[in-house]
This record gives sequence, structure tokens and C-alpha cells, in this order.
Amino acid sequence: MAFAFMKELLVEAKRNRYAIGQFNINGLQWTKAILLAAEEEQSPVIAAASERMIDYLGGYRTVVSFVDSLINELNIKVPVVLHLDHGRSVQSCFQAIDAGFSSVMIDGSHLSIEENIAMTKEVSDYAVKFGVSVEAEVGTVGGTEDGVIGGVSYANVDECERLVTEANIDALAAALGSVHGRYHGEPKLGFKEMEQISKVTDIPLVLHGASGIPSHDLERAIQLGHAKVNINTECMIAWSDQLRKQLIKHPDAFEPATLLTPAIHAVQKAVQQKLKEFGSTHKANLVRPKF
Ligand SMILES: O=C(O)C[C@@H](O)[C@H](O)C(=O)COP(=O)(O)O
Ligand SMILES: [Zn+2]
Repeated sequence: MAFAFMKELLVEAKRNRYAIGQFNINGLQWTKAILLAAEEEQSPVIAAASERMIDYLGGYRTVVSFVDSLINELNIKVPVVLHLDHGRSVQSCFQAIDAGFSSVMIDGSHLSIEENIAMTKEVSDYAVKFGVSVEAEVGTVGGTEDGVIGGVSYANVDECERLVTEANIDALAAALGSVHGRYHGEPKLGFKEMEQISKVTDIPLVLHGASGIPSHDLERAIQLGHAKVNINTECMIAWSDQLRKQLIKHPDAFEPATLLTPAIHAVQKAVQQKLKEFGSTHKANLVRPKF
């Protein structure tokens, strides 16, 4: 398997004040767009499959094999992490690790901090045996998580510190005002809390719900310790806008490649734009660890 370790990439990114982009996989062609974008920008990248999408994508092993095959067939040389996003249970994280993912997120943010720590620790105790990185979450990112509409609730600093020290994680997703999906109004990130959590925990932070956050806020979040930034909605909007245009332009077309190729190119363009914003272009050579 040719996947990179997430932990080392994030540590290096944090040290040099840039972030690694996580882009969600919404199919094989979509993955190709993410990989080609990263190679074009000479940037490390995190390709992520959300647990809610695993069945749609054909299962854990299918995801591992098509991402791995694309890396080889397309001759992708930049570091690529294959990450399970928003893993809902210990069992699903184990399944992803067993299938060959190089990184997992266990999302116990809806549980009490004791339950969240216990569940996360079970995953990190297992993951460490395989060199797999672990991300965990405290607080609630607003918007739609797993189809459930939720409000923003800021992460508690003491809980963040406990999760990091007691569950031995590699990256922390601390809810700090970002929202999954489209923003209604201006995003209001808690920069004061961000600074405090970053200082206390001293590990790379992860920004979920980063679509729609203005560049200057993203830049500030990266300077304050975010080394992983998650984007899905912006790519999905780029894809669907382009697909709609194509359907209108070619009302009689029915071949998938004709209808979908421009939309996939739009995803690649969106990913490249984000990699530039995150400052990770031309950083592929800094760390090249392989899983
Ligand atoms: O949509 C998913 O299943 C994945 C997202 O939750 C991802 O983890 C993320 O945070 C991206 O947020 P978005 O850019 O607001 O879609
Ligand atoms: Zn998320």
C-alpha cells in the first residue's frame, strides 16, 4: 500500500505554519480529481471517506483498492493519506484499519467526555500497532453532521486536554464555531479559544466545516495551530454547478463521460485552489513517509 502517515505530515505542517487539505471522496472519478490536483500542486493531500459514505462507495476494502490503484496508475508521487472521516464506532475504525486505511477519525463528540475518551482510547490502542494515525473530536461542529442538523457548541479546553493526554491521539478536531455545509451568514470562529486550546494541547488541530470560511480566517486558524483543514461542500458545489450547466448545454447527451467530465475538472480546480490557500503547494518533498 502506498499511503502516507498522517501524523508526520501534520506535525511538519504545524511546524511550518501551513495545513494539509482533507478532501472527501465522492466516487472514483472524484478521487482521481483530488489526486491529480495534489500532484499538480506538488502538495501532500488527505483523501477521506466519511463513514456515512462507505456503503455508497462499495465498502472499506473497495475504497482502499481503488485509491491505491489510482495512485499507482496515475503515477502519483506526492504523499497521500487515506483517512476514515467521522468514524461513528470503534468497530468501524477497526474495519478501516484492517482494510488498509492509514488514518482514522473516531467521532465521539456527541458522548460524555468520559465515554468519548474511552472509545477514542480503544481506537488509538489498536491503531498504534499498525502505525495508523488517530483524530478525535470535542464539541459540536454546527450544521449537518451525519444528516443531523446541530448548533455550534464550542469545545471545552479541559476536555480537549483530557482527550489528548488520556486517549493518545495525533490530531484534535475542536469545535470552534465552524459549520458543516453552507454557512448562513458569516462564520464566527472563536480565535481566542483556538489559541488557548492549541497552547494547552500542543498537537495539530483539525478544522471541520471549512467550506465557505474566508481566506483571512483560514490563514489565522492555520497560524493558530490548525494543520488539517476539511473541505467537502465547496467541491460538491463546484461539481453540481458544472453538471447543471452541462445538462443545460447538452440536453440530448446521455453518456456519463460527456456529462460528468467537466464537473470532475471543476472539482480538481477547486481542490487546487484550496491547496494554494492552505499553503501546502510544493511541500510534497518535506515528508515522504509511506505506510
Ligand atoms: O460531509 C462529510 O461527511 C464530511 C465532512 O463532515 C468533513 O469532515 C468536513 O468537515 C467538511 O466540511 P464542509 O466543507 O463544510 O462540507
Ligand atoms: Zn467534518
